Amino acid sequence: MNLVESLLHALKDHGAHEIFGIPGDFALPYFRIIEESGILPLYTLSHEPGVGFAADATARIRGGLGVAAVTYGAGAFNMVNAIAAAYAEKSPVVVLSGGPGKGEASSGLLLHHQAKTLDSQLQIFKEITCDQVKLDDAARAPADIARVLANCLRNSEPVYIEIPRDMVREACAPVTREAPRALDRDALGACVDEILARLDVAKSPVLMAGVEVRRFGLEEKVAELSRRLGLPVVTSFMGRGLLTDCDAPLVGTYMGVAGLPDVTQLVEGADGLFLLGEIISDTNFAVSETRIDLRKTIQAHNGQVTLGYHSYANMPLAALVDEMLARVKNGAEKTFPVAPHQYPRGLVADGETIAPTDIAKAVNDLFAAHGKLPIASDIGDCLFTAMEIEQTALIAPGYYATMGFGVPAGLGLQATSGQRPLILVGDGAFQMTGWELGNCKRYGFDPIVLLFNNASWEMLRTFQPESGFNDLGQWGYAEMAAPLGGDGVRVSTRAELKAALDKAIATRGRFQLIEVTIPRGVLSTTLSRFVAGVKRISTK
Ligand SMILES: Cc1ncc(Cc2csc(CCOP(=O)(O)OP(=O)(O)O)c2C)c(N)n1
Ligand SMILES: [Mg+2]
Repeated sequence: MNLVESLLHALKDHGAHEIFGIPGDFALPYFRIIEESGILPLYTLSHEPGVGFAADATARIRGGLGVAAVTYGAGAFNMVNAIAAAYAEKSPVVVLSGGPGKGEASSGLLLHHQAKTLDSQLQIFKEITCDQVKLDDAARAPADIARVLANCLRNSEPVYIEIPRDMVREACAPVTREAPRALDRDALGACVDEILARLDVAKSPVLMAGVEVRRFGLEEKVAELSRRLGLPVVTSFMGRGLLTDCDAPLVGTYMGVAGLPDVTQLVEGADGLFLLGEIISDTNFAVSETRIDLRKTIQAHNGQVTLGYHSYANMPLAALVDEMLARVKNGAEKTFPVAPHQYPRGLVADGETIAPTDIAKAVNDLFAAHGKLPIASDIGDCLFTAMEIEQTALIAPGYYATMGFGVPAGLGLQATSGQRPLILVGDGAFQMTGWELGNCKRYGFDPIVLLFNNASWEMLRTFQPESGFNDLGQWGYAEMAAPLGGDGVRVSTRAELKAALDKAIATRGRFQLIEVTIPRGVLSTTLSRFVAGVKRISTK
């Protein structure tokens, strides 16, 4: 077996299902082995940001590893933002990059694609990955690969593997998975006892499930734990879509001043807020109506548990949840009012113009009639609108908040799960990576794309209305669809929107682009509340 085959088998063994990539001359040798070996399917896209977002999406929606394969220099540097997003949002993406061989590295010439030094790329990726290796020694390679992939899964963070192009066919032993790390069972027991004791005395405890619950495959167990403890469950903005298909007492999404008042009250009034796998970020907590005293919360994330002013280190989330389930056998006497939220339905299909909340109603009506679709959303008002759509699997950069995620993430979602996605994207973000839809035809992907066209960077305009540079003009997105291999339609009334969705859901095999014209300054209910809330808080 050669070095790349050994690496590909290891990737598959650690939970990779496919590779997204764009080659270059430093990468052609290892791409050739990917294609010849067929160990993992290869999907090429058109721009490396899309490669990174698609690979990230596969890890988010299915678990396991996402794999993004690029060439050295121009390719890898082009993908830095997407990998930074994966790092910030705890997504286990493996970056594979071709690299210069030993001979050329010592030629004394500056190499094409070289930035500062030949190691600049490795140094830059050290900032957005949890482990890295350059495979320049075939004898060491199996152990190095085992360590890097184990860290990728253990931390649920990206890792970087550079493959010198003169090493790809070197004979290499198979990779043996690293043994799981030992746990301090006494510390784990003490930690769980302390958590349970705090929850037991709390009059209004609440469990907030964060993205790590999905990343470590714990949604069913956390749903069971919440039922046994009798805890109402909420998710953060970033955690929207978690526990959707589990039997959990899911109250809704906490968004502080921008969210549903009953959910906000439940969370901010809790005297035992249990943050399980949650990222303590501004998008999740900075819009609190009343400041949440994080010192009074129980925080379990990044492999440690913090209660008040002390922490337990080396507390993997999976081990913590298992130990809690082992100690909490039966359902609690406590019952909590879990009022399921009624999401807007019943779009009036008339000649009125379309507001984002009308889109949510139309989607909820579609889900009621045809079943739910998983959603890949970009950021912008489309993501705030998603908060008004029925709970369904949702992937979106809700914390790192990069544009460009939506369309490639939808392609990654369909590639790895086989499910048809609903993609929500604003016109600004579509201008960045919407072009990737041109790859659907080759792979048989047929997402339904709702393009929120307000001809504006509207999120920015809400905070700085006086700036003219937020105007984007009309590009004619609907007309672009057919040459790209899909069907496109522009809708400006609610009746046209309903008809377009009915046609899209009935059409398979081609992507369906619905360009929704939204009048200038018309925001979703959620974004309007967010903007008003942020302005109110900032003037306190
Ligand atoms: C890669 C990147 N570059 C710039 C920015 C900064 C930004 C945040 S929101 C926004 C406007 C989004 O416009 P869009 O039309 O997509 O959506 P909407 O506001 O609903 O009209 C920008 C430019 C971010 N977040 N990511
Ligand atoms: Mg816009």
